[in-house]
This record gives sequence, structure tokens and C-alpha cells, in this order.
Amino acid sequence: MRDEATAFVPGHITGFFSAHPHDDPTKAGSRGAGLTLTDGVEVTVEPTTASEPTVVLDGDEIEVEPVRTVLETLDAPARVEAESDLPLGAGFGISGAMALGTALAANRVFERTLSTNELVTIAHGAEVKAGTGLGDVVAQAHGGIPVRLEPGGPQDNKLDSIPARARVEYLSFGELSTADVLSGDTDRLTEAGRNALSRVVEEPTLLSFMYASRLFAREAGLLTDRVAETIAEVAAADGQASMAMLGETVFALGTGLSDAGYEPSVCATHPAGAVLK
Ligand SMILES: Nc1ncnc2c1ncn2[C@@H]1O[C@H](COP(=O)(O)OP(=O)(O)OP(=O)(O)O)[C@@H](O)[C@H]1O
Ligand SMILES: CC(C)(CO)[C@@H](O)C(=O)[O-]
Repeated sequence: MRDEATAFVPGHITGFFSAHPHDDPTKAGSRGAGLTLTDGVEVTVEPTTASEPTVVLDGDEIEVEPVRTVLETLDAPARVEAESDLPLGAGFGISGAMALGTALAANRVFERTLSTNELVTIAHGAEVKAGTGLGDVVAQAHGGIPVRLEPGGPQDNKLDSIPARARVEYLSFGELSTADVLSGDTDRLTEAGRNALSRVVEEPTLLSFMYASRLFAREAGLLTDRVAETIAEVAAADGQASMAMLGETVFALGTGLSDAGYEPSVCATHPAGAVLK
């Protein structure tokens, strides 16, 4: 057994998605597309003799069900310490990042011999079971600008990507509970998500991704006034912005938010998937 291990998992902004339930959480998931980010989550796992695992994010002890599930599945009594560049609950895939980072690091610390795909499947299934995400984990394992053509974990899904890189700006006005949205009527998202995916499959470029994402956000009925106004201001300054699914968050390519007079956070698309450090 090692003293500790650390993994970095890129943040993930979903532009559009459709939900695809299944009795087996490792086969359930989403179709859609998004951006993985150089801003992400660093997850450190160390063994504990405590009777319960401890999960700490940016110094605060919190309950993140997918992390607990991953530790139980790996039979790994551990303390998980995460440091995030991004806000929790605002559409950046933090719960998925913590689950995936925990799986990668715990596998190393407890000297389990699971493969990367097996660990991604465990983290994906834990995230789906908790209701806190559907496609973030497989996207964060892939890196780049993933396009999720078929839902599920690595043994069932089919992923492609948009071959591009970009500077990304983001501004978050607040949280949206993913669990609340996913436990509601997601059928209304299905048609909008299918149309968005068809557009990006036909034209796999960043511009078509941003256009499809804006159309989806509008058709999905998830836009808040502040998000809609900000997206319009970026467009008025000849920029490309859309809403991060699922958070009250606006993301833009290049200098879109800055050009519209905002002071956003800045990062870039992440060229690779999650890594052990
Ligand atoms: N203060 C908090 N705000 C939001 N979530 C919290 C908080 N404290 C603990 N949590 C837990 O963290 C997880 C947040 O998951 P959620 O999917 O909502 O956010 P996210 O992964 O950052 O964003 P998204 O999934 O929309 O990309 C949930 O398990 C939630 O119960
Ligand atoms: C459902 C979701 C938008 C929540 O972040 C994400 O998990 C996804 O793209 O499936």
C-alpha cells in the first residue's frame, strides 16, 4: 500500500446533451458534446483507519455520493482531499471529476490492479447512480472536445471529438442542481439534444458546437435571464457564448466575455484526459 496518490481531472462543460437511462448505471448515460478544461480538480487519496471515509473539497468537508460509492466499490477506506479551480454545482463536472480522480488515485494507493476503463466504468456508474451526472466522467477521461455519440461507460459508449483547441472564458452566476434537473422530465431535452448532436456530427467544428449549444439551451428551457442577457451581449460583441449544462454559468470561446466588458475566469480546452500525477 502507498502513502498517497494524486490524480488531475479536467473540468468539463457540457454544451448540450440528451439523457439515456438504463437499469444498469454503467450502461446509462448521455449523448452530447462539451469542452474539457485546463482548470480542473486535483484529487489526493490516502488510507485512513477511520470507520468512515472523509471527503474534503477546498478545505471544507462535504458529502459527494459518487466518491463514497467509488471507495466502497474499490474496498478502499480513505481520506479524499480535492482542490478545485472551479465552483461546485455550477456546470463544470466537479462531482464527476472527484469520482474519477478518486478511482484513479485509490487504485494506485491500495495497489488494486484495475484497468483505466474499469476505473472509468466504476466512476461513471457511481456518478449516474447518484444522479449528479450522466456523461462528465467519460468525457473527462477522454479529454479534448468530446462528442458522445452513444451513452454509457467505456464498454458501451462511442465517443468522437472535435479536432480543435480553444481559449475558454467562463462566468458563473450560481448553481443549478444537476440531480434536480435529471430527476425531472428529461424527455423534453431528448429532441433538442438529438438535433444538436446531428448538427455537430454533420459539421464537427467549434462554431457549430457553440451554435448547437445555444439552440439547445433555449429549446431545453434552462436559460435564466442573466445567462440569456450575457450570451446576447457576447454575440453583440461578435463573440460565441452559451450556457454550461447544468449551472447558471456562461462560457465563451476566445475573448468573448472580456470583449463584452466582463471580467471572466480564463482557461483553455484540455488536450488529454485525466492523469495520475
Ligand atoms: N455546497 C454544495 N453545492 C453543490 N453541491 C454540493 C455542495 N456540497 C456538496 N455537494 C454535493 O456535490 C455534488 C454536486 O454535484 P453537481 O452535479 O450538482 O455539481 P457539478 O458536478 O459541479 O456540476 P455539473 O454536474 O452540473 O457539471 C452533489 O453530490 C452534491 O450533493
Ligand atoms: C447531465 C450533465 C449535463 C450534468 O453535468 C452531464 O453529466 C452530461 O453531459 O451528461
